Amino acid sequence: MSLSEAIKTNALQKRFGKVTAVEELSLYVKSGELFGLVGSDGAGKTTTLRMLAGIMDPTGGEALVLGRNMAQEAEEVRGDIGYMSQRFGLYPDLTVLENLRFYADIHMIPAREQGSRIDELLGFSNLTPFKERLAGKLSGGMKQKLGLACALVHRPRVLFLDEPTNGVDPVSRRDFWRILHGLLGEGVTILVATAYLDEAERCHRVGLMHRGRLLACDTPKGLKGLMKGGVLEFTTAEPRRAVRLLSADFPSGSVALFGEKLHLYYADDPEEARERAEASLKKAGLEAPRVRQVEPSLEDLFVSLLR
Ligand SMILES: Nc1ncnc2c1ncn2[C@@H]1O[C@H](COP(=O)(O)OP(=O)(O)OP(=O)(O)O)[C@@H](O)[C@H]1O
Repeated sequence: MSLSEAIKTNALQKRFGKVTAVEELSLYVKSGELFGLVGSDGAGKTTTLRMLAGIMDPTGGEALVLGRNMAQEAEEVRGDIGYMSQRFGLYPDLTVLENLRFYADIHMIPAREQGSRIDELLGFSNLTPFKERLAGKLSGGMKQKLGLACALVHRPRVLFLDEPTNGVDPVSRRDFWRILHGLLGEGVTILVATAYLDEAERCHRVGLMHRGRLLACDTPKGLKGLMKGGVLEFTTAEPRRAVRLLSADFPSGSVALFGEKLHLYYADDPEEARERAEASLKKAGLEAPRVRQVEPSLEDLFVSLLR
């Protein structure tokens, strides 16, 4: 493992009886990098993070953090790792400040250092005005920021975040990502699991996971370059009906709904795809759609890879 690789997995595997949660997973995260592990529910992200954080042993392969094999040497690097799990343990009947002090005590931060560290964490997470509020009375976005602040109390060099913005409103999500980018300035290496592909776009590199395996891994730009053909976006008055109609005429997985817009993935000839789609909609009596060629997003790539 090169020193510049803060995190590395080699053919990592986890089986629970007959269920394979993670299979042949090999990836690396460079020191100071923000890496997104993306996949839908059940893809194996949480299991991967647990093995990397040293709280679950693999059934095969290895998980290395700062050069240490987490199945055998987790204690050597425990103090360098921050881990925010999906149900991060905040105490709802303690205040924001008390939660931070609690985690500072667990990590044995000396009392004389706690004050300044906690002030710093309250400051960058914008929680200073709420420090006396009970954690249970915080908004969803604030709870997640407090969870992050608690995971950072001991100044970890490597941070694992498991779907930290799940169910959080878009403004708070943006705020949370602003904080993550700020941490990069301090040299922290971050591996974040997320089901949101727009968040993955903010990462330096992204691994797309599906059914325990890594389908692809690259920069967001590099990943989009993997897409064969391109994307036509259709705006119609009846998008759901249009999807049903086109799904019958085009290969499986070529059509997807993005909000109220329909995306059609073509392999080589956009004009042919467009004409065929328009004819099919017209035949069913749908008014003519507005069609434009769009740059593929990571979501487009993911949908088309799963095809
Ligand atoms: N302790 C366990 N015992 C049995 N099966 C498990 C266990 N933990 C996870 N699994 C299974 O392993 C697979 C991967 O789960 P995992 O939680 O790692 O996925 P995920 O990508 O994090 O999804 P989610 O966002 O839903 O947590 C799933 O099929 C899950 O049911």
